Amino acid sequence: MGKDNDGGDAPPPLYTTYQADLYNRGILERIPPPMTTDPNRLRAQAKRVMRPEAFDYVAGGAGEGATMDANRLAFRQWKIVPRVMKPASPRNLKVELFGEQYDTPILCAPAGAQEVYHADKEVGTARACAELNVPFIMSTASTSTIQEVADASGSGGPRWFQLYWPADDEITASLLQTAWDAGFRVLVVTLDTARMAWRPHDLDRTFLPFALGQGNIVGYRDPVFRRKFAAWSDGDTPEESPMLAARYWLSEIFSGNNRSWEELSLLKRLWPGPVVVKGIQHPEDARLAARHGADGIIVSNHGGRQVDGAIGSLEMLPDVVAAVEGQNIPVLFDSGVRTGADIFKALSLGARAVLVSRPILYGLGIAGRDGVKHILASLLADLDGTMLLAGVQNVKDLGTGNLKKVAYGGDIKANL
Ligand SMILES: Cc1cc2nc3c(=O)[nH]c(=O)nc-3n(C[C@H](O)[C@H](O)[C@H](O)COP(=O)(O)O)c2cc1C
Ligand SMILES: O=C(O)C(=O)c1ccccc1
Repeated sequence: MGKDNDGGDAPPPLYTTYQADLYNRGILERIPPPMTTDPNRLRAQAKRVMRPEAFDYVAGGAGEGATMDANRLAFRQWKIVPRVMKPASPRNLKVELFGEQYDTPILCAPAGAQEVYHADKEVGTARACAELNVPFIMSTASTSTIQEVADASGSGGPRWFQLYWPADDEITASLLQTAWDAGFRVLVVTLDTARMAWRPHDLDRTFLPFALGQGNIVGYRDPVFRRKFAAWSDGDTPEESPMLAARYWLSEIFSGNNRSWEELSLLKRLWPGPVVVKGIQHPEDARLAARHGADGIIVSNHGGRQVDGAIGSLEMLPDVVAAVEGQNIPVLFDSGVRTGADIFKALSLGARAVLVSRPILYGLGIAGRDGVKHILASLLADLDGTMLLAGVQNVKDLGTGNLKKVAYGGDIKANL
């Protein structure tokens, strides 16, 4: 669906009719929306239906949650200045990334351990993404295998692979080979998670998915990991010694700050496609990434799950965009995206596209694959309508001319 929304015989993309569909179903058939359409209610709805530790894992941030608040406040400080009497139909949401055309400017952020949130897990999320032609970024810490996700995405679903960079180069090479062979085309390497931050919500429950064996399967299926684990453990398989294997795998992927910018060249050598760095906030790091061959940058503070007390991610977006200007390095954005207006603002401040994360995970937790589809369609419908009402026809025309920064943030819906 949605391969070609310029006309012809292709059905219109789901998001262009979603608002009317919801009204029609409600009025004519008395069918309410599958779940809430209200960003302010989504989290509460997820809390009601998800297992408490699963909900807390998704909803929680580092420390006192100050960075999560900052992420939302950063959005509230920018206001959209609508225009009227400007032709803005039909909207064009298409973006180009690394020579590929994508129907819309959103991607599904990498998120590990999705089986914890719903039995549909990554394969369900990947299917929903494929239905809307939204790229699915598969986490190294997934609870579905690389091949299962590839099969779920099918031939049409664009898929990217997120790397938690193993300390061992042979394991790294093997994982990347498997992902490339399975049709993943863009590599996202996450640099802000040398280890998990101080996360009180999980510590208080002593909840860590890996320790329960969830989020390790990508490693456990890897032939080089299996060989090395067998050598280290006197011949065990991960299935025979799950606790030991989890410890070994975790020490590989969360091995502290043991990489340098020079080593980015290793990933460039191992990966035939574009390499994108995730977790950039400081403009100097953006310049270093560019100098060392990064093909793209994701401005992110990991949704406030890593450095507590950090600046709101959106605050740094313009500085990062300026730092790599003119170098043909697309800047993507995440951390705090909850509404169509948020997407509008991030794109206006220079992001080529945005990653959506917690709303998708709440959708997954509430209604599995259908919930993810609902979230994606809702966000895109909201963006489409915001553009219409603000007088912007093409996402390429979004710029600071549509925005104004104000001194007040308004009510912060903390932890939204
Ligand atoms: C439950 C959960 C799991 C996550 N797992 C990963 C992961 O495996 N790899 C990664 O790069 N980022 C991971 N992230 C971070 C997201 O990709 C994204 O940067 C962040 O959630 C954005 O913040 P927001 O959800 O508040 O918008 C995770 C986030 C959450 C909430
Ligand atoms: O919790 C996270 O933020 C995260 O990055 C992660 C990593 C591995 C498994 C699950 C989540």
